[in-house]
Amino acid sequence: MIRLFSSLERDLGIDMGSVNTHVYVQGRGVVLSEPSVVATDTKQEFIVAVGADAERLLLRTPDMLEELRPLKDGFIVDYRVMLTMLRHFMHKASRLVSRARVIMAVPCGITDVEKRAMTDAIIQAGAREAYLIETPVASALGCKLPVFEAQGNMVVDIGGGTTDIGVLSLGGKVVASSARIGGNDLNEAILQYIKECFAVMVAEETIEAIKLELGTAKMPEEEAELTFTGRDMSNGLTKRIMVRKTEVYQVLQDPLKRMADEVKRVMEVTPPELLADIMEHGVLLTGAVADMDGLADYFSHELGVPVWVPQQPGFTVAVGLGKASQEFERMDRFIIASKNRKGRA
Ligand SMILES: Nc1ncnc2c1ncn2[C@@H]1O[C@H](COP(=O)(O)OP(=O)(O)OP(=O)(O)O)[C@@H](O)[C@H]1O
Repeated sequence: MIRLFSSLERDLGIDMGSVNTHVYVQGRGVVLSEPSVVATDTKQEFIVAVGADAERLLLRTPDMLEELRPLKDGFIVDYRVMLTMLRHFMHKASRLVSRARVIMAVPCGITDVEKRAMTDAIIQAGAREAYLIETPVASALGCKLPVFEAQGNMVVDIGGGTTDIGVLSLGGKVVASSARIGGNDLNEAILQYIKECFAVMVAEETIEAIKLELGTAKMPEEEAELTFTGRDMSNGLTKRIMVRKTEVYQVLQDPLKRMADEVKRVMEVTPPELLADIMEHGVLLTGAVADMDGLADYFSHELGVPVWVPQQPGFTVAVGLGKASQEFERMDRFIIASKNRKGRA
């Protein structure tokens, strides 16, 4: 039997972050969520695996492979590897790539060169048309904020490498900013603390586990702890260490404060009438980091406005890209770059 594809399934929304990539297919939802990682041979000549497969291989045979992350802090650091990863994800998510209209979310304020590289990559990966919108726009659409109305909407998206902040109204961006701080900086703060306090080296996965298990933005009411193994920096032997939730809470205060300061800076330059709307309706907090215990209350306290986090905040951007393709006719002012196979649109 011949399967007829819905014309809807042509539209792809791609949220390609420095840590994770999500692909939304119109009519099917988020069909792919994988780490933004590529495994190569040790000479970096051949790509061995991409995404979840690469992560699995890198965990099992780390000495035989090289781990490459083609995006850093939301920006392309290796075009060739990024293109291979993008092509892989697009073709895994859809059988209609050659007819696809792709909408991709990018950090606020990327340069013209970066926009050009990203739209070129989407077309080179096989799509028919490529459009870029900024991450906070996709987040807002994903949570059905009234961005086309005369109301101020504020969105903060905290990913692995970037915090993207946007104030949106009347189908356009009023203020936006992208700061190179995110979940990776929380890991870095924990790593430094463990090195300084216990003089041990620990694996990245251990740091991530400490953050996910003990990470909190509010003073813990009950103590919790995690025991793990590290390598003693003085003699190279393995050493058991225990870290407490209250310690992790203290360590995370500095990077969290830096994130909140970035949001404050944007609020300071937001027109007062839009700020009044934001005070009334609150700030939307998305990105996977928004799942951290107590983060909404922390930001609310620091900023003096209500802050809310949707269900599964790490998927909001991808869902919003799906909304963007449904609302395509109204997206004019939100589209910051586009290209089709004949050239730039
Ligand atoms: N419950 C949680 N608490 C704290 N951090 C979390 C939690 N869940 C995921 N994270 C962190 O979220 C980050 C990944 O977020 P996300 O997938 O939104 O980033 P990304 O879109 O790939 O990055 P970017 O947008 O900066 O390029 C990682 O640093 C991860 O450790």
